[in-house]
This record gives sequence, C-alpha cells and structure tokens, in this order.
Amino acid sequence: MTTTDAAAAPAAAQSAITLDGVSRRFGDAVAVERIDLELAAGEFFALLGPSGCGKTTTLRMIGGFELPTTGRIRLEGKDVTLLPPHRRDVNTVFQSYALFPHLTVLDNVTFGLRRKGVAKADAEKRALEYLDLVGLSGFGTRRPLQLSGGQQQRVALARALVNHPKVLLLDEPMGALDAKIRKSMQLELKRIQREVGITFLYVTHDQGEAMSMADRLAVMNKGLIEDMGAPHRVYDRPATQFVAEFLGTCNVLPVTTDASGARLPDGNAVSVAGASTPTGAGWKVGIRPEKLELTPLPAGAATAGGPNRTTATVTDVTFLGASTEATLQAPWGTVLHAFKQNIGTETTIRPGDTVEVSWDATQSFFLPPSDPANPNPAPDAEPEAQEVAA
Ligand SMILES: Nc1ncnc2c1ncn2[C@@H]1O[C@H](COP(=O)(O)OP(=O)(O)OP(=O)(O)O)[C@@H](O)[C@H]1O
Repeated sequence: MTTTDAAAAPAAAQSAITLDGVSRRFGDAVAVERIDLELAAGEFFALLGPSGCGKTTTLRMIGGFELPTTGRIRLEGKDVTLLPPHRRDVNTVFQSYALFPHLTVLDNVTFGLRRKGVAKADAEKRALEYLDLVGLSGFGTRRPLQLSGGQQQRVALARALVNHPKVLLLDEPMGALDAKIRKSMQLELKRIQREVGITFLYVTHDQGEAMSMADRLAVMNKGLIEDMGAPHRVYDRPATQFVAEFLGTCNVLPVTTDASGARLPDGNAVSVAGASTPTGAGWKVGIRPEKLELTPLPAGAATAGGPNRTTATVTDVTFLGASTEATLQAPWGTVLHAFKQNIGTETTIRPGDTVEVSWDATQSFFLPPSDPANPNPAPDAEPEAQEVAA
C-alpha cells in the first residue's frame, strides 16, 4: 500500500527516477516488495525506515549494483533496469566515502573526469569549483587522512557532483559523523542540492534528518513503502501506526467505531476533522504529544464529557529546558505523553494531579488496524493531505 501526496511533488516536466513494481528477493527472503516510486527532477527525496527494511537494496537497484527480481527502473524515462552502474547517469555517495587515500583531494575529485577523458586543466578547474561549493577551497593538496570526517564527506560529495549526474544517490552519508557536525552538514547539503538542482535520493534511518531535508519522503517497513509525501503531511497524518511512531512520539488511543461514530473506552466521543468514521474492529486514533491540552481538574473529578477529551492522572513530569514532557495514564490504562513549550505562561502540573486531556479534531487521525499476519494493511480511506497551521 502506498499513500501518495501528488500535490507535494515539485511541478516538474519529467520524472528523474521511476520504479514500477520493483522487488528484490534473496533466496526466500523478500528485501523489497513490489514498490512503485516516482521522483521529480530536482527533488530531494528521502527513503526512511528502520534497519533491514530494504532502503539500501532499493538504492543499489537504482544505482545498478543489484538487479531487481521483478519490475522496471527508468531514469528520465529511459529503461535502465538491466544496465550496469557505469552506463547509468547516476552517482552514489556511500557512508564510507570510499576516497582514494593515496590521492590528494583535488585528484580524488578529478579522478572520474580524467577517466572520461576530460583534459587535466578543465578537470581541475571544475573540481576547484565543486570544492568551493562544498566549502573546501584551499584543501586541494591535502590527502583524505589529513581531513576530518565531515571534510571527507564533502570531498566525496564534490567528487560525485563534479560529473553532473542526473541523480545522486546518498546512502546514510552522514552515518559516520557526530551529531553536531551532522546537523550543520544537513543544512549544507540542502543548500548544495538547491544550488546544483540535481535530484537527490537520500537513504537514512534518522527521521529528523529526513524530515528536515527532504521535499518528500517515503517510510519503508519490511520491504514495503507504508507512506509517502511531504514531511509535514506524513508527520501530521500518517497512514499507519508504524509510520506515526517511526516519525516521533505518538499517542495511540484505542477506539470502538460504529455507525454512530468513534468512542474511547471511557465512552467519550472522538472525531477526526475531514474524515468519516471507519467501521470494523481494531481502529485507533493517533494524536501527537504537542497537540494535547492539559487542564487541571479537582482531585478525583472526571471531565464533563464531550468529544475529543478524556481524564488522566499525571504520573511523571520532566523538564527538558525548552519544553516539559508530562506522562499520564488514562483510566483504561493507556499511557499518554504531552509536550508543552516552556513559554512562561503554562499552568504547573505535578505527578498525582488529575487533568483533562483534550485536543482539536483537526490534529488527530485514524490509524487502521494492524494485522500481525499482514503488517501493512491498506487503510479504507487514504489520509488526506492537509495543511495544519503551526
Ligand atoms: N546480499 C544479500 N543477501 C541476502 N540478504 C540480503 C542481502 N542484502 C540485503 N539482504 C537482506 O535484505 C533485507 C534488506 O536489507 P537492506 O540492506 O536493504 O536494508 P536497509 O533498510 O538498508 O538496512 P540498514 O539501515 O541496516 O542498512 C535485510 O533483511 C537484509 O538482511
């Protein structure tokens, strides 16, 4: 099942990469299960998911390092499914950088151009432009081991970009960098991608990285794409519980649904703006912690009832500096999380307090039942792309 966000894809005349029913088996194991994917030219697209979900295998099939078991891969409309890597207009940046240690930075960057027969002076002129683009002017005569991890990563990027590929594949390129350098490289990479206008397909298991850089992202689970769209849409209206929880903390409320609507275990009604109540067993309602409103109640009191609210007991309050996290327990046992920005006007709550937990129907979403035999069910209705005011 794939949920797409056509509106979020950049308007482009041509698709840079198209995957039609692409799968890959290793013996009996399915690494990638019939995925369809279309990337617009100039798009920054992130393939996101936990270890082993099939991200790298997908990337390797696009790069030509792995043959699909079924399906077709096209680059700018041309079928490249069976072409070897060097006959595809694609470059790959790996986590390991794969720089030549005995060559200078400049020679590393000119290497591919020289092999293609570009004259030394022209190759060096282009290489220096790209070293400048990645912030490494003046580093040309150094060798890779005389550079930091972040600088080596930039050399690998310059070396990939200097060939002007139509598509750049990046496989966890920041995996070896520490958190602070990663953060600044994310901003750099986004700037560089905008400047060169090349389509980027970026593989990562880091949801923050994917959400902060990508125009669109796809969340993979067990070889399947479970959701795909603009980061804010996938975060605000995830298609499945797996996607909701992979992208951040999510409160998942059990509900019973019938023709009269959805109800929490305490009987309070729940509605989701813009969505009709689904029928059948096992549906849940998701709501992000920062969307919950907490209102203190007299000890032992219950909320006055009404839609999209319940009563809960505060079990823990954690001060996090910019925000405070409250952990709560609903009367039927579900543990809830609420985040509040510390802007100086919030009411203090303490462990043991009884509070009303409420939320706006525009901020919640239905989550389809997950069937253990089929962890990737198709929802009855596709979640709508919806702009939600910050
Ligand atoms: N050459 C291979 N032979 C057998 N199984 C493989 C091979 N390559 C990958 N797999 C299996 O295919 C599945 C998907 O692997 P893949 O490397 O694509 O995952 P991933 O999402 O990139 O994970 P990670 O984030 O850990 O790199 C895994 O179960 C993996 O063990």
